[in-house]
Amino acid sequence: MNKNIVIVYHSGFGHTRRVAESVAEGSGGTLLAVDAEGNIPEAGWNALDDASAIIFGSPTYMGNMSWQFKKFADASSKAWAAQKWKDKLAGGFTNSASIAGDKQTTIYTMFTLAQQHGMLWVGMGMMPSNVKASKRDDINYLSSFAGLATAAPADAAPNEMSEGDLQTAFLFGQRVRAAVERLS
Ligand SMILES: Cc1cc2nc3c(=O)[nH]c(=O)nc-3n(C[C@H](O)[C@H](O)[C@H](O)COP(=O)(O)O)c2cc1C
Repeated sequence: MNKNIVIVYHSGFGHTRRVAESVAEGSGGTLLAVDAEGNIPEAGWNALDDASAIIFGSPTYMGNMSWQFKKFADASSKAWAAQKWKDKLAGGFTNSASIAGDKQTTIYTMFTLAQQHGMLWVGMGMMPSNVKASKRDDINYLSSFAGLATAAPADAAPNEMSEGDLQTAFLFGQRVRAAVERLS
């Protein structure tokens, strides 16, 4: 069985790209960027069709995935028609400025996309960091379960993102890798 993992993501300003890089590091997966026009190269579609797991990544803009990522999602209907992604593993992540910021809507939109394709969803499987002693750089400080959620303050550059969030992204990537290994 092919054990390739592809992380397909859009990032307008580089923050979600940084998260995607950590997910790729943890999973040993390949990054595939959705460009500013919402497109991926033809070879990217082949890589997705060949993957055993696809991890979706998008910033949260106005309470949902970016239009570029949605354009990619709609274009994946071609793969859906041929059931090319059925039974692949799937997971998702989003970054936004606010701690909440309606990120969950983005994650659930990715979950729905995965279910339309008949994919098997891998959630976080991590305990929350939600006690008085919790610190911003704890693992899973944003305490998301359905998918990876990270936050970068609106005035922070990509290189100022929380190390804890990036480590959480790394661990999420490792979790998807472990799931691929278990199924193969
Ligand atoms: C058009 C637009 C809409 C946004 N909407 C939200 C939002 O709904 N919730 C939120 O927390 N942040 C929102 N933000 C902030 C971005 O999510 C944040 O800057 C994020 O880090 C951008 O990721 P990127 O650098 O990968 O594009 C928005 C930013 C833009 C440009």
